[in-house]
Amino acid sequence: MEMIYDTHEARQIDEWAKTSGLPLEVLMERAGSEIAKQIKEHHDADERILIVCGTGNNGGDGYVIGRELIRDGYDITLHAPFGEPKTATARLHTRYAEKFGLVAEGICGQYDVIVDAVFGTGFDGARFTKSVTDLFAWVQEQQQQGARLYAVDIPSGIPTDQTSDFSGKGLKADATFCLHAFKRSAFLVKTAPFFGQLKKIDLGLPAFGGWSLYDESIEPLLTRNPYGHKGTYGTGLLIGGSETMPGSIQLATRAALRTGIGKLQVATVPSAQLGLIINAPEAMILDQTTETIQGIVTQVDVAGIGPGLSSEFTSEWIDLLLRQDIPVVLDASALIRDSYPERQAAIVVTPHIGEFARMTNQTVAEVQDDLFEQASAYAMLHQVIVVLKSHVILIAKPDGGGYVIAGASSGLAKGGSGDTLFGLITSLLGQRKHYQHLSIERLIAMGVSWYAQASKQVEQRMHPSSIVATDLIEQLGKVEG
Ligand SMILES: NC(=O)C1=CN([C@@H]2O[C@H](COP(=O)(O)OP(=O)(O)OC[C@H]3O[C@@H](n4cnc5c(N)ncnc54)[C@H](O)[C@@H]3O)[C@@H](O)[C@H]2O)[C@@H](O)CC1
Ligand SMILES: Nc1ncnc2c1ncn2[C@@H]1O[C@H](COP(=O)(O)OP(=O)(O)O)[C@@H](O)[C@H]1O
Ligand SMILES: [K+]
Repeated sequence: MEMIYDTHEARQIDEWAKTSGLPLEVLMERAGSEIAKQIKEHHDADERILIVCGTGNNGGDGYVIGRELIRDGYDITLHAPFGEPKTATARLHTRYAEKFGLVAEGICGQYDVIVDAVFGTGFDGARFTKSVTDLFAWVQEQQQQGARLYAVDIPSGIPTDQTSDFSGKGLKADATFCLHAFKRSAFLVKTAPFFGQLKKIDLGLPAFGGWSLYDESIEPLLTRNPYGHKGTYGTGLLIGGSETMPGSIQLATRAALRTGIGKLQVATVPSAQLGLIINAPEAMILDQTTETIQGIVTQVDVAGIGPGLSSEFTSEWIDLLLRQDIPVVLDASALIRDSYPERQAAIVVTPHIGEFARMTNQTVAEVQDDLFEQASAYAMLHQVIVVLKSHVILIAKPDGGGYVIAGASSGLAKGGSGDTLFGLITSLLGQRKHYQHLSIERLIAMGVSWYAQASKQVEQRMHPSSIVATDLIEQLGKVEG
């Protein structure tokens, strides 16, 4: 799993390496030479390569890249528009690079490749001087003429942690070589487009920090016990649907069934019941009344409530579910609590960013600007698991860390996908006995991965505009680990 850092964590790992005996010069050497190796794999020695270096350690990385390329006979121009690096580590590499003939020069003509080593995680967005703006404009002109742009660690001008003060100005890379860990802004909606392709550069440091990009195989989810019976895979209860919104509970039900639950009880209104009889005959149908829910809730392994629900009793039913010792998933109309009881079994909330903004009294933009911190803060404060749905999905753990699932199809950005994910997550949590080797958060992360992979596979035969939740549900069973 690949880590995702904020500025503080990036500094902490540098500090850790230093106090553990590995100086920053060594990390810089490794960063620069690994990036040079990757550039050599894609570009020939006769291409004109420009490396633009800033005055911090990001600039120092640039000197190492240039030195490695010059050593292999590449045609390198190194430009240092703000003067020589000022940090001791970067200066050491500047001096060493000079021995190979690499010195700062002026820029002239058109370049094939530009390496952006101007600013990294130390960029100060408040200091947007004319010289920075002019430099960015010049690089953009070069890109329009066909230059490829590679960013070192983070594209210059892009904030690392959150985007509330982001001016919108920054270099837009074709690819970014992320040092040791990805940075948060690579997954935020305003800044993600500046990164281009993300390439992780291994600096030989240990994994550390709270957030990671979830990219594990989903194989453990696709195992089935050949000697199992329906009891092995748990019983789930879904509560949702109303006369005006009968569709969402059907999607949730079908997704839950396609995700392996042994038995499924669905409490819904008469008009939705009719649809379920036709589209999900495997589910058991209950009336959506307090008495029925009271009667069944002690017999199930998981309960999920919310999609399409419109009832004056919603809050009462949530209380009823939360009093049981089973995981409870709250979605859509059931995202109405501002506090949760202390309990052993997990509470999972699955808001999209709009719902989350409402839950936290903020605007959608405020949530998007600081997605990681927002999700973490809620999970820690309320001791719940937050599945925050946006162009990426964050799973925030009550301990402050979490997982990010990226790369799902934009075809998911439609009504119905969230209902599908709700059904899938509830179904998996109902099968805890079967999946007891996985922590609950990993189980959810793997489930979200399953959903994202299915969406990507549907995209291979269908344009995202045409993908509907039903296609996704049908695809679930065709995904391979
Ligand atoms: N463990 C890691 O992650 C490693 C990180 N390294 C590099 O170190 C970088 C961080 O280095 P630094 O903290 O030195 O920071 P940077 O190199 O990102 O930038 C700081 C420098 O830029 C100047 N600056 C900042 N904002 C400016 C603005 N708006 N206008 C003009 N000048 C501005 C500052 O005065 C300072 O000199 C990372 O991004 C990465 O490239 C590597 O060298 C090796 C290992
Ligand atoms: N641009 C996008 N790329 C990939 N996935 C997206 C994008 N926009 C939204 N999604 C996903 O689509 C789903 C929408 O969920 P939600 O808004 O709850 O839908 P519903 O209307 O079914 O409740 C979420 O899983 C979200 O992560
Ligand atoms: K950079």
